[in-house]
Amino acid sequence: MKIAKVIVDVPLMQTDKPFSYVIPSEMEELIERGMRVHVPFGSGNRLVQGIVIGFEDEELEPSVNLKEVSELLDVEPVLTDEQLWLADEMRHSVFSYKISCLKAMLPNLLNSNYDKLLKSTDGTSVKWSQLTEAEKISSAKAVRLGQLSVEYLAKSKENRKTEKFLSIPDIEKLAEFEIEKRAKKRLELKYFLLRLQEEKIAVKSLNFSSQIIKFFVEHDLVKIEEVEISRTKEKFEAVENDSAKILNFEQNAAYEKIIASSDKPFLLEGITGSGKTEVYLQTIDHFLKLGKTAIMLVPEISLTPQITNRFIARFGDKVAIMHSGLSDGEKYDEWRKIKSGKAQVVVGARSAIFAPVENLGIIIIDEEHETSYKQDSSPRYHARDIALLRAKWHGARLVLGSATPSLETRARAMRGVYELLLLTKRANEAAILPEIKIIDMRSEISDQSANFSHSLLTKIKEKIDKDEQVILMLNRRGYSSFVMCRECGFVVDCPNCDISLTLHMDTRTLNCHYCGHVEGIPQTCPNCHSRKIRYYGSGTQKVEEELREIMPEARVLRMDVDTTRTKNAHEKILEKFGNHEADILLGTQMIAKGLDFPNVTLVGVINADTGLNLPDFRASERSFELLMQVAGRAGRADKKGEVFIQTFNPHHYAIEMTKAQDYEKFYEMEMRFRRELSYPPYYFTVQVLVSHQDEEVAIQKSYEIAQLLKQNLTEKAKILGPTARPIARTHNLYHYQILVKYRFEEELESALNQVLELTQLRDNKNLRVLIDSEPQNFV
Ligand SMILES: Nc1ncnc2c1ncn2[C@@H]1O[C@H](COP(=O)(O)OP(=O)(O)OP(=O)(O)O)[C@@H](O)[C@H]1O
Ligand SMILES: [Zn+2]
Repeated sequence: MKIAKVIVDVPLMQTDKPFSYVIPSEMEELIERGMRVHVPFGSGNRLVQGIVIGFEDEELEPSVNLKEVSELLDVEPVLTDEQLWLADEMRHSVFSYKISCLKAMLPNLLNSNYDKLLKSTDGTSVKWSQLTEAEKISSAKAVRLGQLSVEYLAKSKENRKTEKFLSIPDIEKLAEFEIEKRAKKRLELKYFLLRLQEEKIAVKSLNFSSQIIKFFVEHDLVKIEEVEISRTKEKFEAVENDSAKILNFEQNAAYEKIIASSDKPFLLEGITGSGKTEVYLQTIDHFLKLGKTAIMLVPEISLTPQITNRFIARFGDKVAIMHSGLSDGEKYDEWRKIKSGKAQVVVGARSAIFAPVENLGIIIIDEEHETSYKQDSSPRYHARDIALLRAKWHGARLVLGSATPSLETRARAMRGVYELLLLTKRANEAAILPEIKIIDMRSEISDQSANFSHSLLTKIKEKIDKDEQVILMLNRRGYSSFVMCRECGFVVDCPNCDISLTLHMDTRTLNCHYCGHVEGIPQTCPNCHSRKIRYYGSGTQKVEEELREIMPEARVLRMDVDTTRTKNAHEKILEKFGNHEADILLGTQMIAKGLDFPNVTLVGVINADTGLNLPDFRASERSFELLMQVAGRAGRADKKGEVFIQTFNPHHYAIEMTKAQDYEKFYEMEMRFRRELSYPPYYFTVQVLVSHQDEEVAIQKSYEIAQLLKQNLTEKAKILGPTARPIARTHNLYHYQILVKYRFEEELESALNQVLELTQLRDNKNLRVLIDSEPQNFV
């Protein structure tokens, strides 16, 4: 009897293994590894979705009563052998269930059941759900033979983008059709249609009301057809083509090395504006010409439309774009484009590393130090680790690029695990690195403004007078504006979390950034009833207001979470700025990355300090990377750039090394600290986060877990904690954390699995335990 091994979509420790199901005989020829099925599960035989990962031929004892696969959901595998292998490999480091790993590789739409459209070569199509069982089987065979193609249909209309097209079935009939002279508009449409040569006309391009058009439809003069269109099409059409630049000496050396060998991953370390992107484009082009495919990862892509556009300009519709800003339907469109082989270059954020490309030639991770490459919910994978696995499977190149590589990556390059390629000069010959000035805010007592030093204001004015542009960054990490009573000092906190609520002026509400709680702004202090309740902090909104007051003539664009909530808002703001419709772009960290505006000659950092003192051993590294990144936005073309950094800690080494623009020196100093304190890259880290509604229980259980780890690990492992998280309570849960620092611990994986098993015990039902390997976020 043929048995299917199925991973069911029930993410629990007990179900984290393949279950056996008998394959009904009519399904035998059709079922394949990597297909989704519906199977009965548990005592109630509830139907759940599962993924077939393999088969077995078993002689079953008559006493064994296996259940049967109920339904096959796919006609072709949706997961490749490589992806099934990846899921197994990933599990060793991400401590997630296999089903969570597998689901991370599928577009959301496929995590539920959707209808399919079978298309034949003559253009006719039929819906899968309308076929009889026998027809399904014969159609599936036809798909196998290439006689039919499959398209997955989104269930609801919102998930597909369609457009109405008008066509004229019989032009003679239309010409002869009599329309009364009084119906002027109808006559107009008639002659308009007769004049047109096109076969299909987009209805929305017509300048006639739907009422008028309806008349023509009712008389069978025209036909209206709804056609699914690619959502990214318009975007592609808007981008102008662009051709390769002649690489400079350093770029060319890097290019040659990358295409020559796949022995080791490469670290392409190039200062801001050194032309890393041009090297990416040309190496990708090389592999495309060999008939291979490429994955290009960028951090949170929606924030960097400039980069995506450069890829579209170079590779046109060979590009598929995947990022979190897309709707489920759009993601699914791009997935299909890749799966069918229509797209050969995938440009995307973290999850694009799972893109179902075949024949992969090269993977590039731009700004490899960015924390957004680590997923902070289950499965907690790092895109870099997945990239290493995929590159191994395909024998593909892996290039990690950055101006300020993470310490982990740079240390690997120093040990020869990666090959280091350096770009030390700006690509644009006229451009030199900007000059950086540190402004000590302790000695700046500005009567004019709370946020701006006198020197920064003067400089902004000077630039605007010269018709040049300015980028201002407000570092909001670990920082927000809040409401406080001046009488008693009361701060409005979230009822569910140990954190003050953030003021949102656009909606006039107080919001919790952790759990989403929203409330109105109080008129009087909830504590002492005084009316002296005031807004504090300098969110971007406040800084913007301040700027408008001091410099009413300056045109300011603000870019932060509030102004970019709507779709394509980023693009629009950046486009306006690029067209010089504003003088100043004021924003949060999101303006630090990747922007390439030749007319920007001044970058101002309003508050360099907020990220420096966070309880996180990477606080200095993060601050340094961010400051170097944002500084790199100035003077990228022929005009000299200047950078003003306002700080209360002018002698902090992260600030001093930024001023010197010396990554090398920063790396050396930071490595020394990391060694002294036994942190990465000298040690690996795993964090166990224990949460419970009852603080007592959270404490007690975290001590139990720490004990369990101590028993299972060697003495060389360092176990820190349990300690309360810096924000000890969120979502009404108390959090305690344990950090394990280690170098080689053979028993670690099994010890951590034991920890996970603890949560499966009946009396631990409300206990939540998260395991995070190489955690990136400690606050
Ligand atoms: N070989 C070249 N010749 C002429 N111009 C080039 C060359 N390579 C890159 N450029 C131009 O130099 C500018 C900076 O290049 P690019 O954006 O690729 O640098 P980058 O290192 O990726 O930048 P960053 O990391 O700062 O975002 C761009 O305007 C680009 O078009
Ligand atoms: Zn909250």
